[in-house]
Amino acid sequence: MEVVFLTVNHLFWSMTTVVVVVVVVSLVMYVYSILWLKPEKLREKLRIQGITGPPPCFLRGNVPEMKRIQAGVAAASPSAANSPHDYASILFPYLEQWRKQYGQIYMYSTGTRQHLLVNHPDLVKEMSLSVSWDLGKPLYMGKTLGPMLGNGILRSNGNIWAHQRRIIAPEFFMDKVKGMMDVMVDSALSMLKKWEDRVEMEGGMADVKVDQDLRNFSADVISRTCFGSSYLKGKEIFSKLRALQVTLSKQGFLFWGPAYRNLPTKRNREIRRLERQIESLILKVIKERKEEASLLGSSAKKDLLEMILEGAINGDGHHDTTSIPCNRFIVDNCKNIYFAGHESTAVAAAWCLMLLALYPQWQDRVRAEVVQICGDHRPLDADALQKMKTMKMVIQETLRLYSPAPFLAREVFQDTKIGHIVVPKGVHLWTLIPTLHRDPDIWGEDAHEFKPDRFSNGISEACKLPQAYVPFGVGARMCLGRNFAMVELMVVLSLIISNFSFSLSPTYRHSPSYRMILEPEYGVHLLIRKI
Ligand code: HEM
Repeated sequence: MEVVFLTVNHLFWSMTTVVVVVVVVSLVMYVYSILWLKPEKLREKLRIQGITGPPPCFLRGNVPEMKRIQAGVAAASPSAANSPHDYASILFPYLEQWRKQYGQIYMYSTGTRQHLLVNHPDLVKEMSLSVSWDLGKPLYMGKTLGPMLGNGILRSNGNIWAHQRRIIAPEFFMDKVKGMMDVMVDSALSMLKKWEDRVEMEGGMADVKVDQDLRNFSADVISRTCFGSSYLKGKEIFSKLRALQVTLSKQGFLFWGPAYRNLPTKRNREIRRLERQIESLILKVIKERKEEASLLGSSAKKDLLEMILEGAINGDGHHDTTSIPCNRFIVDNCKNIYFAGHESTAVAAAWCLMLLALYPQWQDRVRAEVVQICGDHRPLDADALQKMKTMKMVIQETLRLYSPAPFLAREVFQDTKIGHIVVPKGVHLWTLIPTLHRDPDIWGEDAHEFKPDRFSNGISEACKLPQAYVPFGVGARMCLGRNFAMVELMVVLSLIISNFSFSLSPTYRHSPSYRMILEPEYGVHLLIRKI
């Protein structure tokens, strides 16, 4: 009897041990497959097409090397860059180093994620012109940037994105934008009044940090033109969005993000708090709008907010609106437009002013042009803007050297052919715009210099391959606010330049920094005088 019991007992433990071993081995195999075999399979598919890149290590891919290269640059002097305008080799030095080593197309890895850097202009064009939904915005970034952008137009994909684009894009067609010019002029004049007062108070010349004023101006323009509101009314939304943008940028979102997004760390709690506050502020705007609409009936405002509200409720037959709760759809898209519609334009205006201060001969040329076109109290209207060729060249050159959005990013959802490369599902595609915009083979030996003249005969004459100029992206996901942004920039710059002369303040520190967009880390400080 005792022998039988011992045998059964032994059998039980043997079987348990086998089961435990099988479970542990399967788990290890599964983890190994996710962490190494799967990305390695993607790499192999690229390798056999002749694509190379830095060798990744287990678990963290090329992240340790990226951090090592970045630390090396941080320790070196800023003059290590090719020119004052060459920020890519300081902000993303690993991408630049690998480009020199492996060419214009190479792969690298950030742990389980496999990336392909595509900086060949023809391939960039093919990638961006693809209308297939097999290419979309990277999903993992959607998660990290979720508190800021949710599933709004900037980050969504497929049917939902198409529905959002159909609703939002027509609001920024040129005809509509022309009708918004009066608001732009009015908002700019309020900012100018503030500067005039300061110049007067400070004895004829003021040291002004222009960034926040430009942000307030562009926030006012987007609020009034798209949301029937004003900067002052939406002030809290903008300041909280800005706080969220800075906090998310600190923790990283581009190639690696926080490992513990859902843990209640101090920063995560702050992010959640800001997200909730922004949501309730936007819902308040919407509630007020609905109340206003019920009072006014058919004479209610027909602006972008109204289109988003209708789009959330009605759908359009292409998109199942029941799949995203109505308020989510509205809040996410409002957040996207508030952010996209004011940050990049304000930053572009700040870079323009910095460059015009640095190159006074261009400041004089633009001023002479504006005075000639708008002198004798002629109106600043669409016709006047059309004639401002020098101003347009300066803006184009600024967007070449300081593109507020330095990356184009896509994720491949199904194996896709781009040019001669079959890119396997799961790979993330990246284009580093500053590199493309400074390639001497495309732009000439003076590619690093500020020379607006290169655009005197248009983009196609400015460079060998016009598809290499992509400050607003290209293809189906091209910036839908580009007309709006160009008009807004021309309006605000022409009013500034015809009222003030300015130079760089000694307090200005040139330090481009990446916080979801490329911005001057310490702001742009100008010494401003009234003309
Ligand atoms: C100088 C100012 C601006 C620059 C440099 C800029 C640049 C860009 C870039 C590079 C993209 C991504 C394109 C791609 O992935 O291929 C984009 C997308 C977008 N931009 Fe802009 N933008 C500017 C101003 C604006 C303004 C004023 C608005 C107005 C609301 C706006 C709304 C959007 C939207 C909604 C998208 C997403 C389009 C989509 O995915 O379908 N942008 N922008």
